[in-house]
Amino acid sequence: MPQAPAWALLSAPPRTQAPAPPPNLRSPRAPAPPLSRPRGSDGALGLETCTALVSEVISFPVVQLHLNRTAMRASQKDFENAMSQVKLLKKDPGNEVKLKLYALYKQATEGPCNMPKPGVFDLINKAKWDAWNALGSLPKETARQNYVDLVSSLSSSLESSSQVEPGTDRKSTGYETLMVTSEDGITKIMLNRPTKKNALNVEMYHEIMHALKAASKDDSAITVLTGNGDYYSSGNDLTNFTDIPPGGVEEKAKNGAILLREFVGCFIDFPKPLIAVVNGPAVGISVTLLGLFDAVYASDRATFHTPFSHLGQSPEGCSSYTFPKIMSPAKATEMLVFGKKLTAGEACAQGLVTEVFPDSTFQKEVWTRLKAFAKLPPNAMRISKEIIRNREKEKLHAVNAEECSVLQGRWLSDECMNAVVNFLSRKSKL
Ligand SMILES: CCCCC/C=C/C(=O)SCCNC(=O)CCNC(=O)[C@H](O)C(C)(C)COP(=O)(O)OP(=O)(O)OC[C@H]1O[C@@H](n2cnc3c(N)ncnc32)[C@H](O)[C@@H]1OP(=O)(O)O
Repeated sequence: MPQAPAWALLSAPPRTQAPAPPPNLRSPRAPAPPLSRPRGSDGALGLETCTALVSEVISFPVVQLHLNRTAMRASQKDFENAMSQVKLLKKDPGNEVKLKLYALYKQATEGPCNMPKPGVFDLINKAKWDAWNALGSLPKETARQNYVDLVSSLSSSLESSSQVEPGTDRKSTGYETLMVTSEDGITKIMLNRPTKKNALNVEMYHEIMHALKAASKDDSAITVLTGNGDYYSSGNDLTNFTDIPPGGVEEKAKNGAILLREFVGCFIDFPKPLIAVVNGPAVGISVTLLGLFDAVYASDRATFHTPFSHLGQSPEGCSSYTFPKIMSPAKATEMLVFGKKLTAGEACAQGLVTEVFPDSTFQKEVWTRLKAFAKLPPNAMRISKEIIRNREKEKLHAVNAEECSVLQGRWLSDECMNAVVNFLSRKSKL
């Protein structure tokens, strides 16, 4: 009888309880929220409370001044519309979303988190601080755009009484872990767990598959994957290992391998140009998958790290095949076996990244380029991709199957168990 891995004995840390603005939240540039706010019977922040908070912040003179100064920017109007739309939502979007809205609003209007970290027992303020702080140095313009995208997705998924701005074909769905929008011929799938560095939990794996399948059928010409906040993605969510089914750890490992195979298969088979916009550090599976993208644009803040040996694991995402082809077997070994972390410049020199941009102009430059690509004849792009990919498809599926089977075994190993336990008990980070 195999022994249960140590990680099976750990349970995921409890989720932070319903956030609500507490008495001592003070920002040097924003108004102090009231001493207490009404909470629902489930402890959740009320929607009114959420919009009231937003309104208070907006009504503060310094913020208004800031808004006036930037009023000439094209997206400022969208931002203001989005702030109004929040107040029109008919359904409460939930605490997680409200925290995201709060964080994006603060980042868009004040820039990086400038408040002292609240104490550990100050749960609500800590949740807000964490959400804002997780956005790192995300530029104000990007935060504003993300805020607009999030509100747009809420407006459709939560039946807002307001209309989406006419003249665009923007659309969204009610994903929990993603923001998906479609505009200017581009479907953008944004990983949206910034407080967890966009780690991929089981729900996110399923939602990405769903979003890719939808994007393959929609009328956009190209599809983009990117991350919200300061990370592109920290890879597999290590708390995935804590939820053990009745069949025990073997069943857990088997289910993981099935999920991974299906997930990677969606990238192998994706029919349209698929582009990664790597906005920050990338770890694990978010790096390996890049070998299956058609172009990879990276901020110079991004890093590329596949610490599989450190984690007692082995390569996936077809990287055992794509990486040696892309960058030579020796360079692939440095990354996949020895866990060497590459800078964006190094990853570009090795061929994993198509082009690197300064972080300050990254979003602007990349999206300008992508919009131009999206105007090209979509069928021609699709057919050209098909010719390139078809030659490799069978091989890639075979590699994927083999990698998943090897990983299934690794997940039951002591080496993997210890690495996961160490992370979950906060003894180690990458
Ligand atoms: C079923 C399919 C399986 C596919 C196989 C895939 C394999 C892989 O992807 S292997 C790579 C796995 N990833 C990691 O090992 C990364 C682990 N994370 C870290 O080492 C660090 O969090 C960091 C270096 C990514 C960032 O460090 P730092 O800037 O100090 O930020 P925090 O550690 O405080 O992170 C904030 C928050 O996010 C949580 N978190 C981040 N990454 C993950 C993750 N991969 N899994 C689970 N949780 C993650 C972190 O725990 C913090 O949470 P709170 O403590 O609740 O604030």
